[in-house]
This record gives sequence, C-alpha cells and structure tokens, in this order.
Amino acid sequence: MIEVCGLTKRYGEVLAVDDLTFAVRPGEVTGFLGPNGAGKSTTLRMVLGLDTASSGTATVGGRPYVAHPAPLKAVGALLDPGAVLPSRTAYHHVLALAAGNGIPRSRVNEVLAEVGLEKVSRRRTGTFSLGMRQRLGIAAALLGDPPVLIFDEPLNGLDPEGIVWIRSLMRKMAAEGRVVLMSSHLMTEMERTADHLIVVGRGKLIADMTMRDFIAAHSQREVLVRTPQADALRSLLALAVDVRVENDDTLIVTGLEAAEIGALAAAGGMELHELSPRQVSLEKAFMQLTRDAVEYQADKETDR
Ligand SMILES: Nc1ncnc2c1ncn2[C@@H]1O[C@H](COP(=O)(O)OP(=O)(O)OP(=O)(O)O)[C@@H](O)[C@H]1O
Repeated sequence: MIEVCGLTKRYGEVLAVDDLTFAVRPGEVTGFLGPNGAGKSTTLRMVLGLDTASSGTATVGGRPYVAHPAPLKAVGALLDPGAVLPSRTAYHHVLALAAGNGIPRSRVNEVLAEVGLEKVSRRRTGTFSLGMRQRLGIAAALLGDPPVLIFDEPLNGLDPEGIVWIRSLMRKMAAEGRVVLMSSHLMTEMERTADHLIVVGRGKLIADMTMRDFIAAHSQREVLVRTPQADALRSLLALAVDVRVENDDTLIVTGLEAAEIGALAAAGGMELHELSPRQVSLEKAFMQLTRDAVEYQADKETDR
C-alpha cells in the first residue's frame, strides 16, 4: 500500500503539495489526476524519495521508499523516461539496475521481452524513440517484480498499439494483487484503465473515490429523447430543466431521469421513439470538477 499523510511541499512562494492525505490499495488500478501544475509529479517524487517533504509523510509498504534495502524489489517506478545514458544499450541499462539491486541477470532479458524490446536490446538508448524509452522505463520498473508500481504519464509517446499494451499491462499487474498508481492526462484511456481515482487541484486532494462514483458525482446525467413532437415536449420540459435541441426530432435533457421524462411525455399524450440515458465521460466529469482548480487557463493566457 502507498500511504501519504499530511504531505506538503513548498518551493519558495509556491505551495506545490498542500496537506495531502490518501492511500493507494492493492488489486486495482488507481488513476492520479489533476490539471497541469496540480502537484502530481511532486507528490510522486516525494513518495519515491527523490524530493524531501516540507512536512508530512509518504510510505510504501509501511516504510519510506529510501528505507527499503532493495528499493527496486519494493517499488517499480516510471517517472522520467529520458533518464538513461544515451551511450548505453538497453540491455546494459537494465543489467546495471539489476546488479545494483541484487536481481539475477536472467531477469534482464525477461523484462525486455515483456515490454517488447528484445529485438533492440543491443541498441544504444540514444537512438530510441520516446515510445521505446517509455517501454525501457517500464522494463526497469518491472525488473524487481515489485508489489507496488508507480507510473507518471506512461502513455506519453506511445502509439495506439502501445497504449492498448499499457492498459492490459496495468490491468494484469492489478489483477495479480499489486498496487498500481498511474497519472495521465489522457482521460479516455484513464477511464478505460483505472478503477479508482485520486484527484488533486492546486496541491490539495479534491477527490478520492471509485471511477464510477466520481463520474456520477461530478456530472449531470443527460438523457437523449427522440420524439415526433419535439417542440411540444421541449416547451413542457424547458419550464423546469435544461433542454438542448440536437435536431428536428431529438432533444438532450439534463436534470431529469429517463423515467421522469417518460412519465411527463405520457401524461402529455406524447409519443416517444427513443429515451436513452447517455454515459457521461470521465473527461466531462473531470473538467466540471477541476474548472476552479486549473492553474493554467487558456482565456487568461489570451488576455495577456
Ligand atoms: N523544482 C521546483 N522548483 C520550483 N517549483 C516547482 C518545482 N517543481 C514543481 N514546481 C511547481 O510546483 C507546482 C506543482 O508542479 P508538478 O510538476 O508537481 O505538477 P503536476 O501536477 O505534475 O503537473 P503536470 O501535469 O503539468 O506535469 C507547479 O506550480 C510547479 O511550477
């Protein structure tokens, strides 16, 4: 388990992480979300002992990361895929990590094969694309077969096939009972991959709940209604709720359940051809929740 308690980080005037408390549990993929500058990377760096907290604590498996005798066996992390020596081959990069952590040499080829780099393992990493460097970073994270995995923006630079591969890797790691924490700005992919969400804004925790509860809590459900009497139904409903005209015979209603719309239409003698609740996306729910917490906003930028 990853446990963060009262974690705070100040860089001079900037309060990057502000009294953050949460736990990340095994057996599920937890998404770490927040607008740019919300404090996600700073939090992950403190969890991994790469930055010191101004106050509060962060532990992995009950102790601080640096207190683990062989950290790669306790936590696998992908933070900055650029952090490899360009003159080293992929094989030697992973081999050096294995040697430093008491991990057998045989594991090196195993993880390179797992991330699909076996054919290029003798190439210098300086010739690698961003997607290949991401895969190499993931190989390093998996090397010690750790119970906890932390991935900061693992989808950067990956092609569609790579994105699907990451999704199935994360799901598999969680199904094996590991702790899997992943940040990403790609909401559609996050929605497909994560079970649980931790959302931060301006360094503070703003949500810690299941994906399903998050979407339900932070979005207004929409219902699509198709009827040959769209004008009449619209006049009736618009007295109480928000109604958008999609086209001549289709309305999008916000603020009423499908059954309520059906009952009102029946009472008014109106014929319905379709009445379907629409799935609201994580992206919409996230935008609604974080609207006030966005540090960088396009309209402020254009005002300058
Ligand atoms: N080394 C540093 N020195 C000063 N300020 C920093 C430093 N690192 C981060 N910050 C500031 O801390 C805040 C949080 O940054 P952080 O990179 O943790 O956010 P993030 O949520 O990871 O953002 P993004 O999604 O853009 O990667 C920002 O205001 C950032 O400018």
